[in-house]
Amino acid sequence: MVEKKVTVAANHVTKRFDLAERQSDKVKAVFKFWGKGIPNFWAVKGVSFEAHAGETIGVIGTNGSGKSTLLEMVAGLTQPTSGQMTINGSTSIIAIGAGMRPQLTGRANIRLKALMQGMTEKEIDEKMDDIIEFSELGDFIDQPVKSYSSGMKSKLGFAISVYSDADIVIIDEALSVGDPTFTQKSMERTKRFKEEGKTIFFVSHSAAQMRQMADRVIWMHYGDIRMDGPIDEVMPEYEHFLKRFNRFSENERLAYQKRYKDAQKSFTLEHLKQIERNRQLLDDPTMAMQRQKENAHAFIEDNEKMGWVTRIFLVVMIVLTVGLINKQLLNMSWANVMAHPTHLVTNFAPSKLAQLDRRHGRDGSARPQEAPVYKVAQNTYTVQDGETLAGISQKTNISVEAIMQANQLTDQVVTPGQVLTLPVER
Ligand SMILES: Nc1ncnc2c1ncn2[C@@H]1O[C@H](COP(=O)(O)OP(=O)(O)OP(=O)(O)O)[C@@H](O)[C@H]1O
Repeated sequence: MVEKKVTVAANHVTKRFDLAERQSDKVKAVFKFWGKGIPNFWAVKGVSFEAHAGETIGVIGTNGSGKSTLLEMVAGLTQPTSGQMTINGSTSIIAIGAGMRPQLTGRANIRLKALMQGMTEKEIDEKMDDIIEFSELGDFIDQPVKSYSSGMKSKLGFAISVYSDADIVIIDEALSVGDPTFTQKSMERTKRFKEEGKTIFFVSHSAAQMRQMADRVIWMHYGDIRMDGPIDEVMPEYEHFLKRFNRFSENERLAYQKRYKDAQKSFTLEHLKQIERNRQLLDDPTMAMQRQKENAHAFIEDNEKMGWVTRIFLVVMIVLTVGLINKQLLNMSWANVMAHPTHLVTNFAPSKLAQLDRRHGRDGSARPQEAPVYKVAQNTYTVQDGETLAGISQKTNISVEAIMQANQLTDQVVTPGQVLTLPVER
């Protein structure tokens, strides 16, 4: 198989923004001893990938995950803070209003942007009518761009890019604002770019558009590449994540975002070196995709509520444990447990323990006896074959008088199967 030409190579690319609100903060930061320095925010935290001619790469991720920042570096609009972004070819970025001069007319913007993308005046004159026709802006083409809706700006940007013949085309959410007919026309045109061997980066929050356009997907997550692979592998993982993420309560979502944003603030290039050292140690190309999937799951599981299966399992374990402890405390035989399983719960032993605890000091010594007062509790006891009231009294540590009082017995005769109410000392 012929290897396709590498058009974009990102090697540990980072982008840091400083969050200084005032100019004076920046001046202070020059003299570090004066303040804490400028707070940093790492919108991109050391990403690496290669893009090839003829590839359409979808870039997905929640708001603020770093898609636009990354693609602005691909387009050459901004430079990485560290790492290398190698671009082999001319680029054209279509984002809503990107690179437009609002006070100039649509026509003047076409000329300006086309010149910036390397077209000659003659080429621009030849293509001007086609660009205007593609943009569907009609007479509005001679109005200032500041009067355009976002859909109109997107149409203009798309039309310029269609005719700019760049090798690398970046479409950053530009198709999310146009009307459906224009969007479909633009998507058809973009597919033709692909056949012409261009590299296309495509950002969209629409899964349907992504499936129609992209064959490979990069999932950005708070400045990192969470997954990079065939659309059939990455999209289901991303959608699975979104489903869980959207089920978070408002507080859970805020806490989740804060955790990742804090990591973006405290990130350093030393972290990146350490991560890279670890990655090299673990590197095994055949396992790479599997590991990405595991990471994606681990991070989701880590942040979601406990699963239902786990919850049910825990509840069953707790009930069993309490039941078994209770069985021991109540001296119930297994036959008795099988015959009256509910007694494990209804004859709840802690009340009995409390009773024992009150009768004896903490060291086990007998307390001076006070006149006992009994209250009737819900605890019951089923008389077994051959048992006497005295035996039951001994077994339950409740006096014969108290049991008789609670059950309004006139004598001490009990019969097997008789259910006795067990009083608890107050
Ligand atoms: N100039 C800047 N100064 C400070 N922070 C910035 C700057 N530009 C972007 N950011 C921050 O970098 C992060 C990434 O922003 P970016 O626009 O790349 O995200 P995105 O994935 O494209 O989001 P969206 O889907 O909302 O367009 C965000 O948290 C954003 O607030």
